[in-house]
Amino acid sequence: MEWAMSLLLNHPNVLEKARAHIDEYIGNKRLVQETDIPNLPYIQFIINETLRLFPAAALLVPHEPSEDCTIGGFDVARGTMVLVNAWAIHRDPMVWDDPLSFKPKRFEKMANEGYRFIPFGMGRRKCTGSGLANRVIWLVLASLIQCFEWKRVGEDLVGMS
Ligand code: HEM
Repeated sequence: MEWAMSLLLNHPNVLEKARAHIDEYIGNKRLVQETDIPNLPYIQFIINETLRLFPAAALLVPHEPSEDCTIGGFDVARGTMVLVNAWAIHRDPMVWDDPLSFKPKRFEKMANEGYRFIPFGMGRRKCTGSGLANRVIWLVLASLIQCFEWKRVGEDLVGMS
């Protein structure tokens, strides 16, 4: 969550757009709620873009093949520890346009993220809590945007290290 807020503070235009969407769709008579999620996709794009640049589990969790296999041309023996570097995949210029920039809008055109956006892993052992996690993050982030005015204290960007 703090990554998303920091990125928003460093990209006030994105924050402004998110606020405008909330103002337009919900206004200020009631709080954002779970049923608003499908109607405000831009908030989800911000969450995705944050998880792309700063995946919570940069190397996912260690896996091991139950049989000898070949991955990307490499022979991998059964039982070998395999780490998937989601951090590197999420920032790979071969699969992302302008990968280091924070551009939530890029998710607008992504119908199928394929294998390049994997903050929750993929396949049979994918995070079982991804739906819950996304909803909770969505509600917290949307509430923070709806209820408060946010800006940096000075000109300096919020550090992301
Ligand atoms: C932003 C929040 C979260 C992130 C980024 C995250 C990420 C991940 C990742 C990367 C894995 C490993 C996938 C793999 O094997 O490659 C995982 C597994 C798992 N996560 Fe999450 N997770 C989050 C929240 C949650 C929540 C809220 C729950 C439960 C309520 C949860 C439950 C699990 C479980 C049970 C597994 C193991 C699945 C399996 O091995 O079959 N996670 N998560």
